[in-house]
Amino acid sequence: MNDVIRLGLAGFGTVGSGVAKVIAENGELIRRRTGKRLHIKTVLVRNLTKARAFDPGQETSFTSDPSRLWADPEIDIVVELMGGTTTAYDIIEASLNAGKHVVTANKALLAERGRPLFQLAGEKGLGLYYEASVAGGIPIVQTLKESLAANRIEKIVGILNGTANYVLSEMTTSNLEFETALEQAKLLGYAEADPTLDIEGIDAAHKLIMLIRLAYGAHYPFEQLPVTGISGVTSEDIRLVYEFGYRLKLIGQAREVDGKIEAGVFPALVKYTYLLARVGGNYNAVRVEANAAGPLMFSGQGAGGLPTGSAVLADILSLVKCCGKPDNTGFTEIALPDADILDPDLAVAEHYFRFTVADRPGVMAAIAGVMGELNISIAQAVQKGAPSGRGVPIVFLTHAARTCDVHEAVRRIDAQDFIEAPTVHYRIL
Ligand SMILES: NC(=O)C1=CN([C@@H]2O[C@H](COP(=O)(O)OP(=O)(O)OC[C@H]3O[C@@H](n4cnc5c(N)ncnc54)[C@H](OP(=O)(O)O)[C@@H]3O)[C@@H](O)[C@H]2O)C=CC1
Ligand SMILES: N[C@@H](CC=O)C(=O)O
Repeated sequence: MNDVIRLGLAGFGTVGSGVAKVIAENGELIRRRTGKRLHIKTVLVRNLTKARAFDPGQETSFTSDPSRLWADPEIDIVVELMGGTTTAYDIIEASLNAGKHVVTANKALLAERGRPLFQLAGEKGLGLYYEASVAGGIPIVQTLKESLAANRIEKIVGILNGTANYVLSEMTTSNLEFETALEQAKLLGYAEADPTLDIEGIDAAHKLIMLIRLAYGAHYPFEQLPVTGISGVTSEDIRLVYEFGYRLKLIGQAREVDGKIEAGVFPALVKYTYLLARVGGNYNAVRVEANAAGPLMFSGQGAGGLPTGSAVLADILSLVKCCGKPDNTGFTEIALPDADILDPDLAVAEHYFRFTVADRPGVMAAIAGVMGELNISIAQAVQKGAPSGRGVPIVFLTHAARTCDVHEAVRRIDAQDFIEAPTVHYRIL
């Protein structure tokens, strides 16, 4: 590469302008570290007349023609920061075919359609780097690829979506309504273009797929990952779990169980004394249990222009400094094997149940009876609050139980005539 590294950016929204800001602010430091000057030569956007949050200067030209990125022989690295799984795919594929390294923050694309792109990059000996695609500013991709490369990863558990964490935190600490908190997260630039991805756990699932690939060197098909988001979370559950000494968090977890991978995204109760429970706002956290290094905890801003821009630049600088073949997945195989997946029904965890019941004798015993039939052992059972028109809440906290038994218990209990609203249940971490 030359003394000037020319970048072609696809996208100049929250993350694209964050990258430009970091280059403008830290360009001289970057030059001292790499011996190279970074120059954003071309920026691809949809709307050429839109006012931009940051002006990258006159040396940068804007275009709406994607081919100006891959067809320009002067551009060394194409940086995809536009999102989506179609045009972005085409741009990355064309750029790799044109012999250019690619950096992307696009977890949706890499999780759902990454396999052929990694294959192509591997065959061509080009970089396809994606630090920004998992947990924003936290350097977890590089850490799994390099720093923990000699470890077997026993478990990864984390808060992987800044928007969902912001919403749950604001509901817990500021008593905000779900919708108000989500509107704020959108204004702050944390949410995806389609915030359903954040709220329904899909974005966290995309990131978990990437983490599984990095930790286990295996492809876990996105469609097979069990995913539950936070759209059903109510202020009532936030308050109740708080009273029991927990915080409700959207969790992504993957662990090895009997040689298979058990993984999923779900809202979970986290004991308030755990570090994960203290991670609030747009922050993410990833706890890695590695068989040699032991447990490690990483935390930082999981969304926003500057933290994510920092991660994008980490990849660009790695490619600039890279000698030899870039390491895209942390494994030598060009095509990673399919993950050996544990049947999600067999996942075992403690659970929180909130039943809404008619306030009459025998209800608690009837629920406990069903639990007993299904081998679900009860740790605590409490009736909360005074009767109201729509029943009273009864909360059960259980010992570890299989997911299939939990679902069957809810099915049987919800069929009883004393149940006044569908039962809510969450895992306990
Ligand atoms: N926001 C965040 O905190 C984080 C985002 N990411 C990921 O980074 C990527 C970008 O996110 P973000 O910056 O928030 O998104 P924004 O919506 O803020 O910006 C997207 C940019 O891409 C451009 N664009 C979108 N579609 C096209 C298209 N078809 N042709 C040309 N240009 C297009 C838009 O152009 P125009 O401006 O003209 O509309 C805009 O400049 C996504 O993959 C996201 O998942 C990753 C980590 C954190
Ligand atoms: N929408 C995402 C952005 C970063 O990946 C989030 O909220 O975490």
